[in-house]
Amino acid sequence: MTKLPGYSSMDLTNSAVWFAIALVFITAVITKIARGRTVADPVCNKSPPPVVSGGSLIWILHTFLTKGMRAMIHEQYTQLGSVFTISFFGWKVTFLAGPEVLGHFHQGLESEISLGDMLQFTVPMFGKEVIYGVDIATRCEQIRFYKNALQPPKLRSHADPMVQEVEDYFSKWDKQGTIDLKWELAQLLMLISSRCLLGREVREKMFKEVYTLFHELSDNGLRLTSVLFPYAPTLANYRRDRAHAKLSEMFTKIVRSRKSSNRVERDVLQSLIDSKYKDNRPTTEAEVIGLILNLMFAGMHTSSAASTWTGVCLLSHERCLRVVVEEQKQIVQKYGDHMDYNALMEMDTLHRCIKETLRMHPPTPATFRKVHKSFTVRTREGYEYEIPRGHTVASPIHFNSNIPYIYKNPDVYDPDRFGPGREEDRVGGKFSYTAFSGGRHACIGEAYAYMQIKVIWSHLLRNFELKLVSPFPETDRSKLALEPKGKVMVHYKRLADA
Ligand code: HEM
Repeated sequence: MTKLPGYSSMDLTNSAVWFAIALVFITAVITKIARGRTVADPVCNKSPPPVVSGGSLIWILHTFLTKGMRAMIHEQYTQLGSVFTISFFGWKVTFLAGPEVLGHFHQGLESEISLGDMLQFTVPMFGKEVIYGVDIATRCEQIRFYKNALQPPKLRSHADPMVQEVEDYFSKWDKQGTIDLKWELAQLLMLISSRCLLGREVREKMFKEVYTLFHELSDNGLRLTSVLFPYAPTLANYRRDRAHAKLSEMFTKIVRSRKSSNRVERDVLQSLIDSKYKDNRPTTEAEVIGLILNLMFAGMHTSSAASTWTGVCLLSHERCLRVVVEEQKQIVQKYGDHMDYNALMEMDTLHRCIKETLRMHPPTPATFRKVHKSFTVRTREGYEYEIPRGHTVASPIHFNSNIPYIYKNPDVYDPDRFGPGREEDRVGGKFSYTAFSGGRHACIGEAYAYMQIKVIWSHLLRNFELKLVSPFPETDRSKLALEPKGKVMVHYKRLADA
């Protein structure tokens, strides 16, 4: 063997052995990584959904702008089936139409499918200490604080303050008159939430100031420029930040005053002050403030749209109105005139009317997620599609709530479809009814929302004769929560014995 200068044959043999060992080791590591990658994100072996792009986009956009999302999805669904992708300048949105294809959307792990950075624009609105400003684990704990604050035992304590606010509000109405229902209910809901969510201090001393600032925060924070460029030096961002700073200052004083005087209230603000993370760390002032503002934001526009639509639907369907008024008479016979939590829970007919209203007029027309790991969906017809990582996926709530193989005559207002013996949403399977979404991100305020709409409508139905005087409204699609367009004029007359 030829010796290389400076090396013995032993050196060479050793080097060769070490080289071989290293080679085997590196190969093993690379193979493992490659296998790991394959497991984490399998190579696509099913076809991706059909894609709409190019010239068709102009037609889609036209339908969307003139007829709304439901009509737009319906057209594509008829041509392409229940799963299809709209590709727009490289942005791919895959629509999942029908409960059969929504399982992973609602139940997938946050690491595989989540809201991603879609709501990052809310960080300067509510602060970097909460929800989309924090990591997933902290966010989950903060969502738990919300759940605790709005769960049935706590919900029970909100019934009385809600009833009081509603009674006070309508006691100021004349014997008869004509009002804009949308405006009236929006005012009333602000009063209810200031009392039940924000607390006595705001309700009694700073209601107007807080709401003016809250509107400034949300109106400016939701401008298209602020959503796209949340940190750009624009006037809207400046106003948003100024409103946030003033609200923070006001709520800091409230939180400190409660803590220093050991005063304990029964509102949601108190519940957030008292919340603790798993490691026993209490919530900070900034967290409490961010969480209460975020909650107000989640509940305000949706509740306002839902309660107005409920009125519009009831007042436009004579038979339903009669049945629901009859239910109120029976409840009064059992509980007397003062509605408490138990009485509200017994209003099944009213509950179904609200549910049917939200099926036909969901305030949130669609929900979206970002796909972090490819997944497969199987349609009702048996086609399988691989939804690639990187796609945005959408659950078109408004379309899904009107599918004729789940809801018989979907365009007919028929609250009995949710009644015993029919229960169309249950028969249709999980995720047939998603006005409040479902699975991991199901609305936390659902029970609270039903309760406040019942308190309002139970009072109106028991005390007034009401007539919708403006035509059945169109949907205002320019708003964050889909609400009736324009004024909703209602004539009221106080009942003789009210
Ligand atoms: C009729 C009224 C309401 C409707 C239709 C509604 C609808 C929804 C929907 C569809 C979502 C899910 C969004 C998604 O999946 O991306 C949601 C989430 C949420 N809602 Fe509501 N909502 C209503 C009232 C309320 C109220 C009154 C509150 C609070 C008091 C509230 C608090 C929340 C919160 C905190 C979330 C986020 C849940 C999470 O990310 O895990 N909502 N709501």
